[in-house]
Amino acid sequence: MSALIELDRVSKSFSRGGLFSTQRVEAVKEVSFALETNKPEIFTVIGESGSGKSTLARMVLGIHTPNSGKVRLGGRDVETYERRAFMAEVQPIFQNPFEAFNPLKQLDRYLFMTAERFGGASGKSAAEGQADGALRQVGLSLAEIRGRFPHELSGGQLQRVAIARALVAKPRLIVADEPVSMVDASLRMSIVNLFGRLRDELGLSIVYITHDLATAYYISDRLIIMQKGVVVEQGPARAVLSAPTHPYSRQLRDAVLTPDSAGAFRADHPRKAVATPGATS
Ligand SMILES: Nc1ncnc2c1ncn2[C@@H]1O[C@H](COP(=O)(O)OP(=O)(O)OP(=O)(O)O)[C@@H](O)[C@H]1O
Repeated sequence: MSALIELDRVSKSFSRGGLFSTQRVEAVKEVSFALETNKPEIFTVIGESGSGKSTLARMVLGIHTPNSGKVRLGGRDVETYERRAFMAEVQPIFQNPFEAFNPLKQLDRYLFMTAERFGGASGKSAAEGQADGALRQVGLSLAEIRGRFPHELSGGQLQRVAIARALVAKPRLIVADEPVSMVDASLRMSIVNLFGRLRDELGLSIVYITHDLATAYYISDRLIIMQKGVVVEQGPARAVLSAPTHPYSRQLRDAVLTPDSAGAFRADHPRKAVATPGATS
């Protein structure tokens, strides 16, 4: 069976600069990984700023086209998908929920539109039913959201609405690019816990892009660590983060850990032990 999503030696570079001094930036270099069909998991891409995480996320989402290599969804090159069919399978969640919604548009409209366009809802009551179902998955309801504008919600609530909007499409894969970095530290864990529930209860796979080692360690099944566009380490999250072998991975671990939370990386039950994501920000 073909993989749910497969990246096959994908590279992406950009030109930077003016007419006389153009510079080529190699944002992602020959990255490969695959998420299996029918094996829901949280696959984390972690790395410092500028390591190529967002560029990689955008290639998975079909927003950027690789300069070389292929991204395949269900064995098929994503470039050959009609956009609507692709979005019904793969949904994004971005960093800043306030930028994800037009401030002048009521939030329920987004959910209804997504339900009709990507989630197969036909008619108002079907769209409302799907919107309510998705909102309930994230701890909200249509009654709470109906008629409300983005500024009437907190950042954490709004990010939940963004996740609900993704769920309305009934995707198989969610690509979440730094979804907790603009959310209050006290709410980050509840968002990543939500990802865990979506994996376990809905069978969703999530590509989780982050620079936050604690949430990555807490929730990931597998991860890759990126530096300067290259994967420097990869494998099961616990194994990689407990005993990093690459100097950059060690640096990353040491840089974000307090002495207390460092102990958690040696604990037998890391998911319970690391409960201090706020310590890393
Ligand atoms: N559209 C673009 N044009 C030019 N350069 C770009 C573009 N997008 C990304 N880059 C460059 O590619 C490199 C990787 O950027 P990218 O945003 O993918 O990294 P990142 O790990 O997501 O960083 P951050 O965590 O800060 O978002 C950086 O050097 C960045 O400046």
